[in-house]
Amino acid sequence: MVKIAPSLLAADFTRLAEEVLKVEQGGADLLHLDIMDGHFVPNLTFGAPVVAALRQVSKLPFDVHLMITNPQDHINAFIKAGADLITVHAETHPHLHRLLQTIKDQGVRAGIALNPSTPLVTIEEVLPYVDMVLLMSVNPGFGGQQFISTVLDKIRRLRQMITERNLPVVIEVDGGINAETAPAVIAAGATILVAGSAVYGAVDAAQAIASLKGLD
Ligand SMILES: O=C(CO)[C@H](O)[C@H](O)COP(=O)(O)O
Ligand SMILES: [Fe+2]
Repeated sequence: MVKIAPSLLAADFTRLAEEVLKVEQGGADLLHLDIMDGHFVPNLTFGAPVVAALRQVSKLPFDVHLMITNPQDHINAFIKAGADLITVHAETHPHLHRLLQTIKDQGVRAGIALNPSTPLVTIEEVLPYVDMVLLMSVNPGFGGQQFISTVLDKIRRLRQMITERNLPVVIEVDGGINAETAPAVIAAGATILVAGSAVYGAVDAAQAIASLKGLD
């Protein structure tokens, strides 16, 4: 069964706690938290204090997507804030193995993310050390963008790499996921779908989550 991770980026920022509880009660499996630094991506969002505050109100696993340069300087703050899964971008660090180990040594699951234009070969050597690969299906930085359909083939190739090597790695896809794009993403081999606007932009978040899971 596919898991849905609503992205808080599309929530009403004046009512964050309520917005988290809305998706938690609506059947979300994880909460996706987009951390942007205005450097790796051309936008700024929020940091560890906001994650720590939301940790007080939610039991959902926190899926922290770090879109920041120098992720090594901030990992501990997000672990302390209550992250269950921390994903770093392969494009941000020359020593990915060390970075992933820093996360895992502290008992937190580690993910690695790739921009749409970054080839899968970049992560071939670290695949045994990750719990999740996040394939971006938009250029990171903003919600509400259009799904880049060539990522479907990338998902299929990644699924094949994981299967051939018999690794316990899950595939998450992030960007432009909605009821129209989700079925092809699932068919290609993704098991976690991030959805910002499709969930928070819907009149009924629970119904939107069910629809992404193909349950409606
Ligand atoms: O990482 C992200 C952007 O960089 C977001 O998670 C993503 O864009 C979700 O928003 P939407 O579902 O509206 O595309
Ligand atoms: Fe994200």
